[in-house]
Amino acid sequence: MAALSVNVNKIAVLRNSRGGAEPDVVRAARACLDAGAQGITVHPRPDARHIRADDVLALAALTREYGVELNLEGNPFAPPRAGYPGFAALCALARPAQATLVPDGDGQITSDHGFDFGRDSDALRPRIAELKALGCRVSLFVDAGVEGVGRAAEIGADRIELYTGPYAEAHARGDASAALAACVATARQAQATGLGVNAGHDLSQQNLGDFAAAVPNLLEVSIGHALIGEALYDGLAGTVKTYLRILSARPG
Ligand SMILES: CC(=O)[C@@H](O)[C@H](O)COP(=O)(O)O
Ligand SMILES: NCC(=O)COP(=O)(O)O
Repeated sequence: MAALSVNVNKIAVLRNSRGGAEPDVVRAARACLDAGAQGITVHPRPDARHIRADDVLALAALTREYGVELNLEGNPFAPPRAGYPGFAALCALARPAQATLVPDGDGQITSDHGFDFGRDSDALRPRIAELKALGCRVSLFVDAGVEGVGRAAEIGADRIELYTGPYAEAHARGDASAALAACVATARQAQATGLGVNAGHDLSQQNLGDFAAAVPNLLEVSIGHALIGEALYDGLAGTVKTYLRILSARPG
């Protein structure tokens, strides 16, 4: 069975919208781990729009307490700025079990593509070595169908993470077979060179089962956006009832 690493970025989106401490990212992560999730993922953005450096350190302590993995995602080429020390510096402070490198630009609303090995390999090699020297397993975010995925192994990576956004979109349209076949083919090519295979982006209760059934030896899925949204639906009715109980116990 693939491990589930819950991405808690969206808890921080909600917290930051009011500027206070609630909802509490660490409490939410603890609830995920208490429910059996095998890891926690965060993708702190240099603009600190959700997860901040202090959250990363708190989640590193939590995952150590539970004996599970922290998967830290980020662009190794993004320069440091106020509140964001840079990806390698953050890894040096937090020592995540896994560092997932993602080639996101600052302006992106979310991750939407993987590395291009023809263009990025030489620049990635020393960044990967630096992270491995810190004790991190290194995974590279890739598009299904990427040319030369075996280059990831040659430059020192341990795993790839398949970008599943296009698969999720195709699944929602009801025609996922080509997108799924591309994921399977890239997973097999990666595995043939000794790489492990993770996956993530827009995976959900609707599309995860088909994906996990088709992709061989899938090691980990990281899921955030859909899971946190679904948790709202699953939890809203009970929460409204709790408020009504409070009000009915104190009739005005
Ligand atoms: C790499 C990846 O697919 C996820 O980390 C995704 O980018 C989540 O980031 P946001 O929560 O900022 O959209
Ligand atoms: N690596 C993917 C991830 O962490 C979560 O992506 P999403 O489920 O928020 O789209």
